[in-house]
Amino acid sequence: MRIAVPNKGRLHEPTIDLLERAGLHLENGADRKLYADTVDPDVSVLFARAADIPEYVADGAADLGITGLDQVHEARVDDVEELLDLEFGRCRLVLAAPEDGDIEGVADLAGKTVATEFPNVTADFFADTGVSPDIVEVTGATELTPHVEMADAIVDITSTGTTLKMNRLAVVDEVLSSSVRLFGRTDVVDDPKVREVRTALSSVKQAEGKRYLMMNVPEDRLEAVRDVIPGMGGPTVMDVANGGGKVAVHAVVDERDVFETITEVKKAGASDILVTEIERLVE
Ligand SMILES: Nc1ncnc2c1ncn2[C@@H]1O[C@H](COP(=O)(O)OP(=O)(O)OP(=O)(O)O)[C@@H](O)[C@H]1O
Ligand SMILES: O=P(O)(O)OC[C@H]1O[C@H](OP(=O)(O)OP(=O)(O)O)[C@H](O)[C@@H]1O
Ligand SMILES: [Mg+2]
Repeated sequence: MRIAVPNKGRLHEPTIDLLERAGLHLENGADRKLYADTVDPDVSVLFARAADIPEYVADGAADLGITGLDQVHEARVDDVEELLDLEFGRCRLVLAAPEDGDIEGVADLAGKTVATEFPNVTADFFADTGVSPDIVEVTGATELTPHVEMADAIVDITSTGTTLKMNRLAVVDEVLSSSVRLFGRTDVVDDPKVREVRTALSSVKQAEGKRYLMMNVPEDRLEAVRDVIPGMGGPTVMDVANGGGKVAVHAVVDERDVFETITEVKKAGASDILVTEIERLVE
């Protein structure tokens, strides 16, 4: 089973990092190579440009792909299915025009020109509006085109908004909200290995923002402690060898609740409280 992942650009590192955290450690040095093996002899990795990954999956060069939803839409591939939102590479594809110009809505683009690296997504967007401007494909620096009279507006990626602002462009409309997805060819999505990979990646996402709390609690304070522990399916309670009337209580808690929970369980009688990170969480 082969997974296509971005070979460079901003999605490369977080994707490799996610695979590693999911236990799919890459072997035999990934640098400048097209393929890498993983610790799982049945799983290999193919490095490709973020924009080419959907096509690689659809064509069968890889079974699974990891890339932005914007790229999946742009590639217009059939027979691929989204398996997981990996929640990084968050950005928006927006229609933007010069701040001080007269384009204030989609209707103002009738008979005008729109420059973009995403001609298919842009065409699909306008098809739904009944307005059909000329679409000019560029391969970068899209934000420049309205200032050199190549285009009246652009469809481009924005996240912090800095690039648009720097180029005196304002958002006219949102075209697509994107983040990185795991997707697979429809004919392999039920394959046990594919499910295994999906579960491994999902377990990393599940663990993000969660902490593992361990503490000792006098048996007669157990109910009071139980009452103040929020989160997943209640705490696990274990006997402590020679515990002198104490039990060990373990619980998974949202990171943002940890501070308050520690205060509360201490008040309720807990001691020896440990907080650790969780690598993976398989539900
Ligand atoms: N500013 C951004 N913030 C968040 N995500 C982004 C941003 N720019 C791009 N992305 C996401 O990353 C994907 C790939 O973009 P990136 O710029 O890394 O690749 P590239 O343009 O192919 O590479 P390069 O810019 O190095 O040639 C995009 O399709 C989008 O999903
Ligand atoms: O809203 P912002 O945070 O400013 O991000 C938006 C910019 O990020 C991307 O460019 P990138 O840095 O990938 O450069 P590229 O054009 O070379 O791909 C995108 O094409 C925008 O230009
Ligand atoms: Mg880029």
